[in-house]
Amino acid sequence: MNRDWIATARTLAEALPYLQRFSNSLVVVKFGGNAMGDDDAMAEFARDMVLMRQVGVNPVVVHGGGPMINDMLKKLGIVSEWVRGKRVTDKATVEVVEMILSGLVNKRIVQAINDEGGRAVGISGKDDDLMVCVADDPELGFVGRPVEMNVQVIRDLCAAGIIPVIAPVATGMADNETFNVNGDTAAGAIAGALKADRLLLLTDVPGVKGKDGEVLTQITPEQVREMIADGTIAGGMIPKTETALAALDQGVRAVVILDGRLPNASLLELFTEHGAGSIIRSTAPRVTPTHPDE
Ligand SMILES: Nc1ncnc2c1ncn2[C@@H]1O[C@H](COP(=O)(O)OP(=O)(O)O)[C@@H](O)[C@H]1O
Ligand SMILES: CC(=O)N[C@@H](CCC(=O)OP(=O)(O)O)C(=O)O
Repeated sequence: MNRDWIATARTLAEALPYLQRFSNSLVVVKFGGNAMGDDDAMAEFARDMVLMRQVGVNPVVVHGGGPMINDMLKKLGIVSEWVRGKRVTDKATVEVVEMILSGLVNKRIVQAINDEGGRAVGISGKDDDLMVCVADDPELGFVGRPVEMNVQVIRDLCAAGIIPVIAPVATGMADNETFNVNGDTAAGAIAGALKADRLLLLTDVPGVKGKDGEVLTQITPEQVREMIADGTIAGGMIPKTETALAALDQGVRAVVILDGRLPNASLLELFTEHGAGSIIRSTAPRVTPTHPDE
């Protein structure tokens, strides 16, 4: 018999403890614009989500789309500035952000999941008032900081066997306000409100790198704070790791920062002994082990 098939069967058998561990769990997956890649990579991501759902995990997808927003702004001749990893967003920009995230990117992911035999429904933070925001910082314009989360709609979709796909665009406290929310911030707020078992942040680096450029497989919140303070964590990794810490504070069990360009990145993390990327969790002992090496 072809040895590959034997290996495939063994891989499935070895996944049993992980499948059992994550059965009925809720996993929020942040799919960053840089991790999205071409149609084949998108189809592969979609297959991973459908497989997770098939084995009893409830995946909740929160996506970004920064590069796609950049492309459209460029076509329209609108120039963006960035402050501490967030896009300064004026009225014209927030309209483009909503069109690209809630329209183009959201529906591309929904379509990809449906094409793989799953059931996906795309919403934004506006739907059912999922994510209500205030202005994050006057300097940033219409950039939102989530202050009120109404996650029942996500629970309802999951209970119906549907994979929610969420664009990080939100409503404000006043009528007709629209806010652009950083994708990582939105994913963290949603995972926190759901007290998710895992928050996976799929990006375009293999994980959080230490001083010598090595990928750190396990990090504590204390280490993250030290690495931000001494500049080892910089740029876009700052909002990402700060989001991770906030999500842990709200009761998310562990946050993993991993390379979304890696084939089957989410499956590798959840269902194999190897895991993937950098896992951030507190050092406090847990009652029930939830990670391969716990
Ligand atoms: N210590 C670090 N480890 C890994 N990446 C880091 C670190 N410090 C800064 N970075 C930068 O953070 C980037 C990831 O953030 P970002 O580009 O915002 O991701 P995304 O677009 O997927 O949300 C990496 O590409 C890398 O350049
Ligand atoms: C406030 C802010 O910066 N919003 C982001 C929203 C999209 C995003 O976060 O996309 P990635 O995950 O692909 O980076 C933006 O305008 O680009």
